[in-house]
Amino acid sequence: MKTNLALIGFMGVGKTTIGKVLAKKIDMNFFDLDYEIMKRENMKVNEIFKEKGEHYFRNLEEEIIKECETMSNTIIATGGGTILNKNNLLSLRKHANICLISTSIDNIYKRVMRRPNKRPLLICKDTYEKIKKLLNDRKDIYKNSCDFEVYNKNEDLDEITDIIKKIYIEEM
Ligand SMILES: Nc1ncnc2c1ncn2[C@@H]1O[C@H](COP(=O)(O)OP(=O)(O)O)[C@@H](O)[C@H]1O
Ligand SMILES: O=C(O)C1=C[C@@H](OP(=O)(O)O)[C@@H](O)[C@H](O)C1
Ligand SMILES: [Mg+2]
Repeated sequence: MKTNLALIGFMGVGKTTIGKVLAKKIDMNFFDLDYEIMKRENMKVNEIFKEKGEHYFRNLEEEIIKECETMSNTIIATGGGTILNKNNLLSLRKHANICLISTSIDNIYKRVMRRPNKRPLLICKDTYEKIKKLLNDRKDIYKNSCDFEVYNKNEDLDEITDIIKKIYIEEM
């Protein structure tokens, strides 16, 4: 039986923020992949990319995703690139229902620009265009990887977590 819930989706859609609130609401543990990587390396994600390279980061990501197979009753907030690696998706599928969080490009842009140096893949001259391109490359993979999708359009975290809770508890 699948006892975990994995949150997937593009950078800035709200996986980390929603995961934390939802876990409290439905009495589950919360595990954030990026946070775990930062803790282990004692470095921020952008520092790891810069000093050790994306390949190093992706290897760590895969290693930790494997470790998640022993978890239960946990909401796992993935990074936006996690499930692009087929091994990661197959691993998550063994023990977690998968919820895709999506929102508009404008919302993503607004949200990631609150912390413009946090996401190494979006540090460039034209972040809006980069989001558009990456999202276009990835959108089908996200859609094909999830059990259900929710749209995080507004500012009300209580509302969006209620929506996920309802689908997760009643339909999964
Ligand atoms: N429903 C929402 N309304 C307003 N801001 C939100 C909402 N969901 C997320 N955010 C904000 O968007 C930013 C990115 O959210 P985050 O949880 O880090 O996204 P992700 O983990 O998917 O990259 C944060 O500043 C967060 O507070
Ligand atoms: O989409 C991606 O490839 C990435 C998303 C980030 O996580 P968030 O989706 O939580 O921003 C983080 O893992 C890293 O910057 C790479
Ligand atoms: Mg996150």
